[in-house]
Amino acid sequence: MDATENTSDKDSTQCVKVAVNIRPLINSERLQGCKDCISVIPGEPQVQLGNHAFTFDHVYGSMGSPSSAIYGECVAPLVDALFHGYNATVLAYGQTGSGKTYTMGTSYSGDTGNEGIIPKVMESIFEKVDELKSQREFLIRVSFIEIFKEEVHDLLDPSLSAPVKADGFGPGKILVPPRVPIQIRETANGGITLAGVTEAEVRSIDEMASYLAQGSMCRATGSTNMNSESSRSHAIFTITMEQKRTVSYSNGPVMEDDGCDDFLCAKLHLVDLAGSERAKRTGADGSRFKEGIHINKGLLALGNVISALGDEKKRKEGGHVPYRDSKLTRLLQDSLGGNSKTVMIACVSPADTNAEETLNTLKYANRARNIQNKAIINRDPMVAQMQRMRLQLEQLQAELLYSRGEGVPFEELQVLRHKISVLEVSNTELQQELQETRITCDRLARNAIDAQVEKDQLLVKMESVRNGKSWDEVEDDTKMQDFDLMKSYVVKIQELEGEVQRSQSLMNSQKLTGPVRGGFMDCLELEDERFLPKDALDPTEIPSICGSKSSADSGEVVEVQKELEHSTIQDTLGRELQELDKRLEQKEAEMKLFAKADTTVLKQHYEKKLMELEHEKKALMNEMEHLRSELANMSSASDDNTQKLKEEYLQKLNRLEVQVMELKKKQEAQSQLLRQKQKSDEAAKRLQEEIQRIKSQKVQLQHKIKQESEQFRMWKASREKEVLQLKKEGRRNEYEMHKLLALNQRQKMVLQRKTEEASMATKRLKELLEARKASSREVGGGNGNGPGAQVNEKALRQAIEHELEVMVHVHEVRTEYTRQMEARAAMAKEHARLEEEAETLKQNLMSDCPQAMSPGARTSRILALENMLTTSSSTLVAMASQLSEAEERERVFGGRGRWNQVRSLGDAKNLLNYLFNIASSAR
Ligand SMILES: Nc1ncnc2c1ncn2[C@@H]1O[C@H](COP(=O)(O)OP(=O)(O)OP(=O)(O)O)[C@@H](O)[C@H]1O
Repeated sequence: MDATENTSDKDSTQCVKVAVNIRPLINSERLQGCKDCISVIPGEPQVQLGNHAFTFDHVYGSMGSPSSAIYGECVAPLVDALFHGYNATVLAYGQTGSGKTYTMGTSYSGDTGNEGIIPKVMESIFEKVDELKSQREFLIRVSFIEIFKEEVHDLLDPSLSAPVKADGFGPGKILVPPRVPIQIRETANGGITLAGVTEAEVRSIDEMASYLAQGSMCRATGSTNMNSESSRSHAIFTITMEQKRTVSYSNGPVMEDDGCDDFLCAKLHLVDLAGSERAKRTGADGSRFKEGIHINKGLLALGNVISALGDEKKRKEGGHVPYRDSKLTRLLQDSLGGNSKTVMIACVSPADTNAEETLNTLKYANRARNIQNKAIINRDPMVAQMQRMRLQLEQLQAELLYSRGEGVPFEELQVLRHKISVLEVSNTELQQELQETRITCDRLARNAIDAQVEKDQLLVKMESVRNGKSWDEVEDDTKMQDFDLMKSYVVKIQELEGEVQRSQSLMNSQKLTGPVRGGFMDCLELEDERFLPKDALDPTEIPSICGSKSSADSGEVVEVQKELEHSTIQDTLGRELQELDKRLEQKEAEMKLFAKADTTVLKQHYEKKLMELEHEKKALMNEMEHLRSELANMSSASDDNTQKLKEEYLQKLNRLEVQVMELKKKQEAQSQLLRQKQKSDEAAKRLQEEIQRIKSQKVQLQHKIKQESEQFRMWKASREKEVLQLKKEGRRNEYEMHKLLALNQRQKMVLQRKTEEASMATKRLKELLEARKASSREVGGGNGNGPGAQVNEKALRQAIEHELEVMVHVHEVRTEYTRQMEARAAMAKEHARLEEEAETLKQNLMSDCPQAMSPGARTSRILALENMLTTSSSTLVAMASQLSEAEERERVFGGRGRWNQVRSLGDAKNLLNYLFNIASSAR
């Protein structure tokens, strides 16, 4: 491959290369006594046929370069290109029996050696793969299809094991299962694919060869007068190669021709066309005749495509190329005028009997040289495709918005998109910050609770000390369990306060927003407002970013918006659920704490203590009462002893009063504790209720998430269905458009023709008028049907008569020519037979039965035979000269016989014009 092709994709426009392969005369042609009618200019890629000379890129055979050089000069560069990621095509074209299958090697059976291009391609591909496998990974696939009667068939279809004859029967008339035609599909970027064709992965040359042999066996062939093994279908053997770099540039060995791609995918098409044929010469009838019609139709379409692409003027004008006229041309669209490096091999027979067909083949081949292809390196198709589609989507979205008159031009949209992405980044950062702040807050809140508990504990201790307890007693009373209990109370109280606040704000917001927003969402939002970033994207705001709400009602925007909305809702709901789980866990942990504290035991303890205190108090009161009554009894007596006793009683009474006071205080403290206990019981109950409520919220939320997902799934499915429908419609519209375009093209052509005809008619009319004027001047002013018009008519009649005469003559000459050809073939056969007989006789005479005849008879027999041989030889010579005379006559009259050249309506028109011209010149 040359450097330009390797380094740049841009300047890769290349003409189709054309080589001519002239095969030697084959036995049947020799038997018919055919002569070589093509000559090759020595050292030049030029061929001459009669008066026609053509120059090609290469000429092989009949003294040009040897046919064995075709692979090295024409095909090897394409195999190299395949390894560089270029698509390539080798196309064998030509008349039936001209050697296409032989040249391509498509009748490969595995045991015929390496004749033909395809076996050589396989060999060199696997040699190269072996060389490169340390640096690249290869995936090679092959497919083999044929186009038979305008239907594409998979030759590697596993259900086709028996060889297929064109009449649908295998050898021995085994019925072959009906073959399902393959559908041609067009990809979004205009590429052509075959739906469901077998693409077999191959790892070795043997595997590839076995697929080639399998497909060759299944190909439709049949016998005709011109080729006993005539291919009745166009066959395409395709090698697809994907390669991936496995060695990096920095440390891997550098390849001599290394490109810079990590992934390449290219195809090599090897095409063996069915040959063009004339039913009269092939002797085709019945189904063979119908096949011939299909073959010629496909080749005619190919010829039209080559003409359209090869005509420089039309190409520059960007004229229509009728690729769609046949399956063959559709499949070869990329190879002719597309993304492929293409070599066309025009196969021709040198036999003079095929001169006319050979001339046609050479003409087409010459035209094909003007076809320009633009091959590009095929990089990762998926990535490239995705990139293209993404760009297309963005562009279409922007165009859609703009075309709806929403007034947001594409550039502005891009700016807005950029802004959104910047905002999203800052949003993520803020969310992270928020999370960190929340963690710090939680830690601080825990510290505050601890401090609060410690403060309360100290207060209790101080109170106890103030009530006359010693510090040790106070310390003993304050146990760790109390501390934990108090802490849980404080936490609980704070939470309850928080919940009350939230409930209040919920009520307030419901009053504010009313019933428009769903109660469920509100409830969730408000409960978790602190977890939602303030700047989170509100799905209902998206339309205002991309345009207006109404503009987002359809198309891609709606879809994007809906998906965003769905994911936002799902995120929010997910977060809600997580939060509920967290809270539930927390509440349950608290409940466990309550359970641990064994509240009933504690309550019983307090109540018992209260009772004891009450008893103690009562006992002390009784004692005091008793002392008082004794004191009253004593107050009447006034002796010293009584006085002393009285004082003792009074002291005792005072002590008892103090004790009673203390007991009262203790009782008060105990009853306070009991009240606190009751409060905490109530809190636990509330906690239990709260847990229940959270659980039911959770169930509700899960249900909602499920419902929302289901709704979204349904919406998505209907959307996809809609898109599919639209795509289908799009394809239909595109097809309609193509049809209309073709119709339009045809109408244009008709119009152009009509215009030409009209102008021609006007011109003729003018000429006639002038002639009439002139003749009327000549005759001194006679009427319009005068001698001038008669002269014109006469000239026209004469010209037509002349043409008819020529036609008849040409027909006679052609018939004579064909008859003489047949006679020549018969004579050649007879001559061969006589020679054989003479030889046998001579041998008999010499050895086997010398006594069978008398010497005289023997001599006269030999003389007679020699006479016959001489007569036969001279007849042959005479016939050869007659034949060349006939050929000459045919050439001469054929050249003059203009009707004979009429191939189309245009030709007929030209002839008519020619006749009119004769008529006017006769005037
Ligand atoms: N270069 C060649 N040297 C010798 N024989 C050849 C050569 N090319 C073709 N032939 C012989 O010519 C005959 C016809 O060839 P082949 O079947 O390849 O023609 P074809 O163009 O494929 O015909 P069709 O279009 O009918 O299938 C075969 O017998 C083949 O062996």
